[in-house]
Amino acid sequence: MAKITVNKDLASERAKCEFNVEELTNYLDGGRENTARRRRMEDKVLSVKELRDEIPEEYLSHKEKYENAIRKAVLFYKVQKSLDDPNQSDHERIRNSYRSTITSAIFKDNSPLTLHIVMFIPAIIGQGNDEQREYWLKRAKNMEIIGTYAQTELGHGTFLRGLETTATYDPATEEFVLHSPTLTAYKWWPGGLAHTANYCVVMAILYTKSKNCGIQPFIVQIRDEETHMPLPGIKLGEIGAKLGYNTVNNGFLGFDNHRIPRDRMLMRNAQVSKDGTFTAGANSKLTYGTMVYVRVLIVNNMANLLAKAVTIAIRYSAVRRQSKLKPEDPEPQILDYVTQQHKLFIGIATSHAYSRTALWLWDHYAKVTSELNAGKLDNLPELHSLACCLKVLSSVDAAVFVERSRLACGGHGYMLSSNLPQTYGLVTPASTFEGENTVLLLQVARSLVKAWQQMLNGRQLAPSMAYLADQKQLDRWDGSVNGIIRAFQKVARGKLAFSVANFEKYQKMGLSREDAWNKASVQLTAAAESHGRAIVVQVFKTETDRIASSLSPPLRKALDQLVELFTLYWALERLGDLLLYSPLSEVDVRDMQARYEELLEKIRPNAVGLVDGFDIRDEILNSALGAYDGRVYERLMEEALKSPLNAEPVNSSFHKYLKPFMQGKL
Ligand SMILES: CC/C=C\C/C=C\C/C=C\C/C=C\CCCCC(=O)SCCNC(=O)CCNC(=O)[C@H](O)C(C)(C)COP(=O)(O)OP(=O)(O)OC[C@H]1O[C@@H](n2cnc3c(N)ncnc32)[C@H](O)[C@@H]1OP(=O)(O)O
Ligand SMILES: Cc1cc2nc3c(=O)[nH]c(=O)nc-3n(C[C@H](O)[C@H](O)[C@H](O)COP(=O)(O)OP(=O)(O)OC[C@H]3O[C@@H](n4cnc5c(N)ncnc54)[C@H](O)[C@@H]3O)c2cc1C
Repeated sequence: MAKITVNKDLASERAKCEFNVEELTNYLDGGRENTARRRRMEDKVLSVKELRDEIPEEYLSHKEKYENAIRKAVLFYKVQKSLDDPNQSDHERIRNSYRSTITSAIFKDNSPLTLHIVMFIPAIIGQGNDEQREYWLKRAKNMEIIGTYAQTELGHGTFLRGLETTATYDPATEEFVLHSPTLTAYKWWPGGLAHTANYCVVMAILYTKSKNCGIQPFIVQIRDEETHMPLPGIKLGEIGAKLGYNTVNNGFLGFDNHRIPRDRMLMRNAQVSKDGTFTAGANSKLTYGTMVYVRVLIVNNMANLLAKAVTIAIRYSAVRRQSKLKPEDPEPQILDYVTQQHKLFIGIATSHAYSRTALWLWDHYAKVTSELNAGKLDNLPELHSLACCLKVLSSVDAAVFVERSRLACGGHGYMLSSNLPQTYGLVTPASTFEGENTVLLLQVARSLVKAWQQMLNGRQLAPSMAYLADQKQLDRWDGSVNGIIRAFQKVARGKLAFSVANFEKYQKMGLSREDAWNKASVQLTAAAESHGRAIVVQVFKTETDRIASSLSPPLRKALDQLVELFTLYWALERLGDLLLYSPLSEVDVRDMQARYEELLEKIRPNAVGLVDGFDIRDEILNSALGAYDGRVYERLMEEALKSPLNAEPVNSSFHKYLKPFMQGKL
């Protein structure tokens, strides 16, 4: 095997690291065996050479990109399937795969089968009755059928009660008639819908006995299983090129009085009997369960994508030398600039914060789901609120810090060969899909305002909101991490109190409840955001303390530094709030700033070790700037030479256009 020559700056960074990198990787994976299992899976997938691209994806046409993605998706699925442990429950399988980023080695822009796995199958599990699950799950899990989740329409994504697709029950034939009455009723966006899926879960307004019975899920065949032609009454297509997700095959779908049998309505929650009688579910919002599930998964996805971006940027910053710190010294590594550390170390800490929070949320989700299955619905509102607020914060922060990682790489970060632009293309839509972020913050605000009323009525609050009932003043600023967490809670409480007061004031001034809500909504969403910040810092600190207690002192120290950095970063970012709602003085602010700068200095020698600890292989990073060996310039040149324009010394356009133009003949 050829010996890898590692860039000497990266090698000396690795020699400086104060903790054992493998121990960090094991900690992130949840144990040595999990690391070994993940690596075995990566080895196996990467050994299949047909899964690699011969020509970089960016040089393919839109159509070729899709065809290539489908070719790989099928193969990738088969390899993954062969590695499945049949003894694992779905919950364990998903939890154990939280650190797996192998999909990125195969698709720079995601897989056209994503929605089948992430939403179609979960929708059947969550919305189908036992009989429907038995039939459809078997087919879907065996890939006999491929599906997607078709909810959003051209005219409505957020406001689900405004969806226009109708499913009208016809008792004479015991069928539902699916119809798109207008252009804006066309389903628009579902991944895989255009040319991949032959089935989908369609969310439509149910009409039976001439009554609107709200949104219900229907499993609908859209293409012939043999010919893959769209079925009669079905109009299908692709929605076109996008900022990212270009291999996901997002599509549109219209129905022209398309009939499906009665048993195609997924009837776990609500039912329609043969004669058309509608029986509502225990809670109509259970129909939204698939979205809650994906919001929970997104938190983890954001942590992983951020880990990728910051690995690339930190390694590059250790290799890149630029400018002068001292006139007599050689050009320093750009990682020695404290501004560069400020830009990037928070990205490392944030990825840790969300991967811990994501696991915590997943366990909470699993607990509440099993309660729901047993008919206990009490904790559903809190789960919905938590999933909304953590999906929002993780997607916003990931987008900011991925883009910051890209900018921190200067011009080379703009190259697709850095893989940073594509990584941004994968994080930024998460602020929109699965519930647009402002809209979800308003949902969180709604639950907080309710909690506020409950508190005033002396009722017990859900655990994640219990701090709102803490009336005690924060008498003294002690600057500790726990003290700052308490201060964040005070901020959230204070902002909520202020927005509730304004909401009530606007109503007293004569505005309707809805108008008062709209007028107070900037403050309400700010309160919801602060609530989310308080939760993330607290979960990050508590979960790190809980899990890291058995780690070696050097690693424990490095993790504590990340928790402290994350806390101080957000305290400094939100100084205005802290000054308003906590006893913070100017001296305390100066002290925090100094501690933050000291922390950057302490983390500096461990920076490369920290990103090595994410253990993201070169094939997954897919980046000329971020490879383990740091051969940045060689790789940039190698990638440049792959440009099809470099295949010939003179391009034909010279003779066709440039030459005649320069010679005044055109
Ligand atoms: C191979 C794969 C690799 C990796 C994948 C890993 C991870 C995944 C990563 C990426 C994902 C990949 C692809 C993603 C593709 C994205 C797919 C989509 O976008 S699907 C479409 C998603 N659409 C939405 O999210 C729509 C957002 N809108 C809504 O949710 C709702 O309309 C609304 C805004 C909540 C309002 O609904 P509605 O108008 O019906 O509500 P009301 O005002 O009548 O009632 C509010 C009332 O209901 C409660 N509530 C609302 N939602 C829920 C819920 N889900 N659960 C429980 N309760 C809910 C709310 O709290 C109010 O309660 P009240 O205050 O009245 O007690
Ligand atoms: C990459 C990608 C993949 C997707 N995949 C799928 C899929 O597989 N299946 C699927 O069904 N859908 C999918 N979607 C659609 C996605 O779920 C919707 O785009 C999303 O729910 C937002 O809805 P919208 O586009 O209608 O935004 P809008 O609701 O029109 O939002 C536009 C603006 O209006 C504001 N706004 C809207 N309502 C309110 C309100 N009540 N209060 C205050 N402000 C408001 C928003 O904050 C935002 O600023 C996907 C989208 C993307 C980008």
